[in-house]
Amino acid sequence: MVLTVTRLSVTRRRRPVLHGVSLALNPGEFVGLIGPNGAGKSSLMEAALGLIPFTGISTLAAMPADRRARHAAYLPQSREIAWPVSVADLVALGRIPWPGGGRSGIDRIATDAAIARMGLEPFRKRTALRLSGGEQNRALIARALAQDTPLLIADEPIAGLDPAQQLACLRLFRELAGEGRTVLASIHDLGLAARFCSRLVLLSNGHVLADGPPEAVLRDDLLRRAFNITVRRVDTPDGPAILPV
Ligand SMILES: Nc1ncnc2c1ncn2[C@@H]1O[C@H](COP(=O)(O)OP(=O)(O)OP(=O)(O)O)[C@@H](O)[C@H]1O
Repeated sequence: MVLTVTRLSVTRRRRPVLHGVSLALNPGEFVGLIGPNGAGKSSLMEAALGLIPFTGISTLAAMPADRRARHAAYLPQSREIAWPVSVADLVALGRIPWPGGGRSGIDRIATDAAIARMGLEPFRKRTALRLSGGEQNRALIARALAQDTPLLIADEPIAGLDPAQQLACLRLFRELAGEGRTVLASIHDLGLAARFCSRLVLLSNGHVLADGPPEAVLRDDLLRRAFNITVRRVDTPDGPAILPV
């Protein structure tokens, strides 16, 4: 298992927001975490990473910090870039957990590969703060790729990306899973989640309502219960389009 969380519970401001969630992620899975606003998706990811207090067990949070940083990369929901560093330096920060700390030959190769994979070569020298929001997002994904971890945890990675970039990002995550890595990403677009993820976990009010292949999770009754929506499905050659109505 790449990550196992067992009976994970989180309380925020004295309000329980996650209630005993258990989940095991395998190598090669692209798991989409879906659920309404406030369902607890970010809280689950943050607790699994050991970034916020929780009760229960997370195999990741239990690791010493240096091992954890070589096991899981994290793309947080707030895409803050704190300093005016170049894109190349920002991406190289992903190498800090590794022995060269960003300066070895291997670090440079990994950094260059991540920059190329995210199509950021034209921006290498540009101050990351002077990129558009979507470009900054891609630079932060590149930093996570440079970290070269078996697990990538991404909180709403396609938020704010244009349609082509959304597809590119999800294709990349599917490729990473194809290479044997594991990706856990929260996604609001149910159609894209259905098309690209190998498994979906539906969270509602801090509980796992469904966990399995997309077609088993995106059932009408479950979507009505979780989101209070009815959906219309259109099968396309690229997979289902799911339209909330
Ligand atoms: N820093 C915080 N302090 C207090 N309460 C918080 C904090 N962050 C989130 N919460 C609360 O915890 C609950 C779960 O929030 P969380 O961000 O995990 O949901 P989410 O499913 O990721 O939502 P979204 O889709 O809107 O990003 C919400 O009720 C939210 O108000």
